[in-house]
Parts: sequence; C-alpha cells; structure tokens
Amino acid sequence: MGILEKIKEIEDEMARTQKNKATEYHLGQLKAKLAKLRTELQAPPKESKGGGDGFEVQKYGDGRVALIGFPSVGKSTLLTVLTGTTSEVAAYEFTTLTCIPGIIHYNEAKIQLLDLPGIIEGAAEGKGRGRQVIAVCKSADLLLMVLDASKPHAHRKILTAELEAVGIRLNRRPPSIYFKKKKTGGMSFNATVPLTRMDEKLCQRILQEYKIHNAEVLFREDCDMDDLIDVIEGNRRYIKCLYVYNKIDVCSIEEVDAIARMPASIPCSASQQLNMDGLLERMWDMMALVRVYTKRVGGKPDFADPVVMSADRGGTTIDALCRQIHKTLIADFQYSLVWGTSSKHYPQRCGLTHPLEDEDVVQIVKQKVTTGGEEGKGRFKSTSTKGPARIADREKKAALKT
Ligand SMILES: Nc1nc2c(ncn2[C@@H]2O[C@H](COP(=O)(O)OP(=O)(O)OP(=O)(O)O)[C@@H](O)[C@H]2O)c(=O)[nH]1
Ligand SMILES: [K+]
Ligand SMILES: [Mg+2]
Repeated sequence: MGILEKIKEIEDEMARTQKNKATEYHLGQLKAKLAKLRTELQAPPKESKGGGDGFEVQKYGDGRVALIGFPSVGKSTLLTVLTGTTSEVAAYEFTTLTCIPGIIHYNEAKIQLLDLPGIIEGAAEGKGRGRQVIAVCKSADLLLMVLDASKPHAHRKILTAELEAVGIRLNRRPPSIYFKKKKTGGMSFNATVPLTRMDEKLCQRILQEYKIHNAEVLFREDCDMDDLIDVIEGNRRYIKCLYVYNKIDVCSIEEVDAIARMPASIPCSASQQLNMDGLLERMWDMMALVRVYTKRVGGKPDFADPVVMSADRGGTTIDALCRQIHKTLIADFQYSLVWGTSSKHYPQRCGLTHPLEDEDVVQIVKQKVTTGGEEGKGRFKSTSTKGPARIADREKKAALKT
C-alpha cells in the first residue's frame, strides 16, 4: 500500500471514530500515525537532489512575501499592481505556471513578492504543482492568502487545511511544551498549568506511536494532542499570514465591512486598485521590520538607505545590526549611541544586547586598534587600559556634540 492510500485509510477511520473520552487515546494514536505519514510524504524524492523542477528563486531584499491562493483569485494582478513586474493575467485558471518574483518598494525597504501558480484541494498530497508551491511558501516571511471576496468563505478553510497538512502553521506560535528524548528513565510527564485536553496516558500513547519510551515532557500551556505531535515532529513552520480578500468591486458595502472586521484580513481590489495602500500598510505591520539609520561621527544619518532588520529573522539588537552591516564589525565594536524610541535619552550609550526599534538612529563606535591592523584583534584589547578608554571617552564626547 502506498503512502497516499495509508493516509486515506487513517483519515477514513478518524472520520468514523466518534470523539469522546473513551476514543481519545485511540484518536491520539491515529493522529500521530497520520502525522508520521505526512512527514514521509513531504520528504523530497531520493533520486533528485536539488532537482530542477522546483521554483527556486533567489532571495532578495529585506523580506519575502508569497502569494498563495486558488486559481484566478487575482494573484498575478496583485503582483503586477504592487511591483510593476508583469505576470500574465487571464480569466482562465492556471495562467501562472511558475514562480514570478517582483519587488515592492515601501518605506525605503525592498520586499520580494512572489507570484505562484494557483493551488487546489489535494495540493498537500502533491496535486497540481502543490509540492513546489508549498516549498516556496515555507521560505516566506509572510504569506498573502488571496481569496475571492465574492466566493464562499470556506475556501480559506480548505487552503488552511492544505497548509496544515504540510506542517505550516499560520499566525500561531510554537506550542509551549518542553520535550526532550532521553536514553533511559521512562517518561516524565509534568505541567505548570491545569491541562484540560491532555493527560499522561494520552501523551504516553502518542509517544509510543513514535517509539519513544524515555522522554521528559513539560506542558507550559493547555495544549492538545495536535500540539504535542507538532513538537515531537519538530519540523513545523510558523508563518504569518494576511488574508487578502480580492475583487471587492463586485461585493456589497456590508460584505466589505464584514471582511475588514475579521482578524488578519484585508479587503481590496487589485484590478480596480482599491485599498492597495491599506494592503501595503498591513503587510508592513505584520512583517514587523525595523529600519535603522546609521550615522558616522559628526555626520548626518542616511535616511535614504536604512538597514532593515526583522524580529523574526536575525533579531533587532545592536548585535544583529553589526552582523548585518559587516561580519567583522562585531570584533571592533566598543559601544553604540542610539537616538530614537528605543533609547531612554538622546543619545543613549548602548551595548550589543540593546533591542532597536523602527526608525532609530545608531552610531557604532569602534575600538581603536593601536598596533597592526589585523581584523578581530580589537576584541582582545582590554578597554580597561587607560589609552583606549581615554580615546573612547574623547570620541564619546565628540559624538555627543553632534
Ligand atoms: N472584478 C475583479 N476582477 C479581478 C480583480 N483582480 C483580478 N481580477 C480578474 O481575475 C482574473 C484572474 O486574475 P489573475 O491575476 O490571472 O489571477 P491568478 O490568481 O493569478 O490566477 P492563476 O495564475 O490562474 O492562478 C482576471 O480576469 C483578472 O482580470 C479584481 O479586483 N476585481
Ligand atoms: K488566471
Ligand atoms: Mg496567476
């Protein structure tokens, strides 16, 4: 029996099984079996390593956003309007057959937007170009799930289920469960909160399915069996998603109003260019990008060319800033001066762990290397010796004047 048949068999059995306290343990076991099969299904075929039929597009810019949706909802129209890059638009389904990249210029940042072929129910099991589309989605910082506002809202649920089936979790945090496999000692099961959907026996049954007999499990929130399976599998991707309800030009005001009130949802019309600014603003907010303007001693900040950082990728500390500017900068770092909403006073002298906020101005003060010019040497020069400290002091005073 192939993987797909096995999956079907388990899904059928789950559908037949009534949900109650008595069947809970059996259901947990079935869910674990299903998760294992789905992971097996996602594994790339052994023969082709980095094969050519994928949609690999080089990452570019300060963040990556992917357009996902059923055929003909207006993904390519959106790409064309937002980036100026033409992606073929037509009234028939499956117009787009590959991944088309474009660039959105917004708030002095460059955001890569990827147009993709439409996906259909069954994509998770490899229907259509589902596999390639999903691989691109997994590489995105934000998904725009494009929906036809005039069509049944159930489409959102179907697509979400497809993404769930391949281990993509939308707008969620990883479950707060500490899980560690051990060599011996059996299972230790603990919780810091009352558990209403999980107990020791259920946990044991699920672990057994994974042939894990020794482990430490600590629940820090009221999780269910799906959460536990996600943590055991360990391959889930937590991605932000904005639900873009397109084609509102054919909807009533009431419908548009209802969409605008739903969480993480935005109504728009790509072809009529309605609410494109609203869409960009929501995208920007959800990506949580932080722009930092760097300045030299005595110079003005470069407001046209910020360093753009992401809380989700790399972080937004001074340390992350230095690494992003140049890999050797950390070794030369002495302290930084920060002007902006993250600083208590103007400027504030900050170390590497200081978290920056959007539109902060930063000046990096490097250590003075007194001998030779070898990279990285500065790190080992103690700042407690009087020489460099005095130089730093002088530099600080100079910086404060600017
Ligand atoms: N009424 C209306 N039609 C739109 C809107 N946006 C796009 N369309 C139309 O919807 C049809 C499909 O648009 P595409 O941009 O090709 O859709 P797609 O999602 O890229 O389609 P595939 O690549 O085939 O998956 C075209 O006829 C567009 O003109 C909109 O805001 N309102
Ligand atoms: K189309
Ligand atoms: Mg298209």
